[in-house]
Amino acid sequence: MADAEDLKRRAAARALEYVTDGMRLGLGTGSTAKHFVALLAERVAGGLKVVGVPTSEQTKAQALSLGVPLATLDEQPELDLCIDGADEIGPGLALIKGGGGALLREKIVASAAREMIVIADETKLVGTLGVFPLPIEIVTFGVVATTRRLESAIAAAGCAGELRLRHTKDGKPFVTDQGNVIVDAHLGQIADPRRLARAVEEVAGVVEHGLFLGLARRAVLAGADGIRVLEDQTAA
Ligand SMILES: O=C(CO)[C@H](O)[C@H](O)COP(=O)(O)O
Repeated sequence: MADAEDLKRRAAARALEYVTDGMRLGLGTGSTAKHFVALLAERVAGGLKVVGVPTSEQTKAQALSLGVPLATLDEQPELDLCIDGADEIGPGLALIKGGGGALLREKIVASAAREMIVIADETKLVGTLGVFPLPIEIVTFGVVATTRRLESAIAAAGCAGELRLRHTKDGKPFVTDQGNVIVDAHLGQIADPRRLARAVEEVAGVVEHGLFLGLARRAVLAGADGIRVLEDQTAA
């Protein structure tokens, strides 16, 4: 039976079929996106011409080490395709992202792309979002006050749960590539993702959240029985 890494690699390999010569690509972050970048590098070594815009310092380092040509988003503000992983994939290809802490750059890069394809093993597909804690990136000024305001806003949006500041393994607050911190909202379920997104966005101090709504057009999901491609034509 295929293990999880093998499934992620298969999803990444299938998504590579959407990549054509000359494309400007958003390169996601995380273990599934890492497989995609490694496979893309093989194609680049074979002559494929693309330019990638990485969504994190981690992905940038990997792509550079493998010889994938890179640009900044300022150099390439319009992208053809963004390929990234997700923590949960819900109805309408609504996503929770940010488990790897890169949600802010991931959302900016995905928004700059004409199309986003999400790649994952099929365990990421859920009926209702929210078992995976929702990452919310906030500025370092006033973390306690912002977290309290977030708790109230989240409750008013019909969700309940605990908010926890994310820490690294050595006990320090996790700091994002943009110098912010992340609060993970352990909600269990998110009945109305749009309502929650609006409520979170209204809190001062919030930079971005991990709900990606209306962004992904396709999900390439790998499971024991093969690959499934889900499509949502309403995505931007
Ligand atoms: O949003 C992300 C990083 O911020 C990742 O795409 C998400 O956490 C999925 O990661 P993985 O492919 O390792 O399961």
